[in-house]
Parts: sequence; structure tokens; C-alpha cells
Amino acid sequence: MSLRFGGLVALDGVSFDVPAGKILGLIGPNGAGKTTMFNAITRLYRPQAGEIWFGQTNLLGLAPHEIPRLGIARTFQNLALFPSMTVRDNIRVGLHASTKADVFSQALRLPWVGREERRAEQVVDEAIDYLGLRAVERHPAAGLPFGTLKRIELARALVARPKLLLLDEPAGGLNHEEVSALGALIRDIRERFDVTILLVEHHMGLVMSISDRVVVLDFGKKIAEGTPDEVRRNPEVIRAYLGVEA
Ligand SMILES: Nc1ncnc2c1ncn2[C@@H]1O[C@H](COP(=O)(O)OP(=O)(O)OP(=O)(O)O)[C@@H](O)[C@H]1O
Repeated sequence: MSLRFGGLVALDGVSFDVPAGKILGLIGPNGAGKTTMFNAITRLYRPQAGEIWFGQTNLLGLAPHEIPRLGIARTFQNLALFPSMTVRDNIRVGLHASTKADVFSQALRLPWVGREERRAEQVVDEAIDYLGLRAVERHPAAGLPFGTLKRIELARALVARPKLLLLDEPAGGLNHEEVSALGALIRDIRERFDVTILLVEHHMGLVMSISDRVVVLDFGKKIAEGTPDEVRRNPEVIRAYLGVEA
């Protein structure tokens, strides 16, 4: 796909596949186009050229609100939580992608709505326990440590039971121990939820240790793609990161 902001080419004919059930790391220096790629996939931005396929569905034919229902969830580089809402309510927000109940069925309290609500609360409970958030579930999001906020965002994405999870810099702002724990958690999420993961991340240690494949962008172009080992040794990649000849 290609995507321009006025005269600035943010993505220039970038193409890659994310195989089902795999973790694909999307890396590149600042301004390379990584977040723009996420925003194009979730339909916040419209590329001027190209196609984005999710299985048999062309995402460019859909509106942004239809993306979560397809089974695509994301977390944000700068957390997007509601500060005054409790942790539990923030996580519940993720359910809207997967529940069927509309305003009218809810108002009439049709029997299936009650069943669906109980099931939904169970899914929220599972996510709270899985991400170790039980002690803070009634606490407003505001004021909680950064690492906790990141886990709340993950929980919110997971309750929608996504098939594809887009993680935008999940390690940003975390300390060394938190990053190692996050690596193990992302792998466990992939196994447990049978989810495909597209990971944008600056923390090389994390990307290289958990990704099956890595795609490297630089100034909107794909400059490399391969296994973590192949990418690490690629002269173009070394040049992009260090700004010198390899
Ligand atoms: N809404 C926008 N309007 C204009 N230019 C934008 C917009 N969003 C991004 N850009 C520009 O597009 C280019 C790619 O930005 P993008 O945020 O995708 O990079 P990135 O790889 O995610 O960088 P970082 O690692 O710093 O988050 C940059 O030059 C950026 O300034």
C-alpha cells in the first residue's frame, strides 16, 4: 500500500503478509511509517493505493467501526483508556466488538440478552485474572502504574477474542523486568487465544526474541523482511539504524 499526507509519503508501496498464528514484528526508525500502517489497517487512514486483505475480506471496503467485529483488535502507543472509569469498565469497552445485543433487545430484556451479558461478564473476569488485575478491578484507571495500564489495554483487546491483535509499542515506558515478562505474556497470548499478532516495537530485544518474522520499514519503504536472525544481519537494516555503512 501507499499512503501520503499531503506531499509526505508515509508508506511507499509497502507489501507483506502476516501468516495466521504467527507473530510478525514491524520495526523501523522513528517516522518510518509503522503507526501509519496500523492506522491504515484499522481504517483510520485510507491509503491512496493498494489493498489490505484480512482472510477473504478487503478491509478498504469497510468502515472503521466494522473492523473490530471482523476480529481485529489493537492497543495504542499512547494508551487510550478512560481515566475516570474503573479498570473493569475499561475492559468491558472491548466487548462491544463481539456482543450482539442492541439497544432495543437490551431494553426489552430478551432472554438471550441476559445470557449474553452473563457470558460477557465471565469473559471480563477471565481477562482480569489472566492479566493479574483482580486487585485493581474497581479502581479508576487514573493513577495506576504505567505497566498496569498497559495490561488493562491488553485485557480490553483480548475480551473481543480477536483473530488478529495489533500491538503498538507495548514495551514503551516499561522497565527491564516488565519487558521480559511482557515477552512471555505475548507468546502465551498467542498460544492461549490462538491469535495472530502484528507487533510494532522499538525494543529490539523484545522484537527479536518473540517474532517469527520481522519486517523493517525506513522512510515509508520496506527495506528488509525475514527471520529475526536474517534481519539482524541485514546491512540495509544496520545502515538504517546506525546511519552508517555496515
Ligand atoms: N496524521 C498525520 N498527518 C501528517 N503526517 C503524519 C501523520 N501521521 C504521521 N505522519 C508522518 O508520517 C510519517 C510516518 O509516521 P508514523 O507515525 O507512521 O511513523 P512511526 O514509524 O510509527 O514512528 P514512531 O516510531 O516515531 O512512532 C512521519 O513522517 C510522520 O510525521
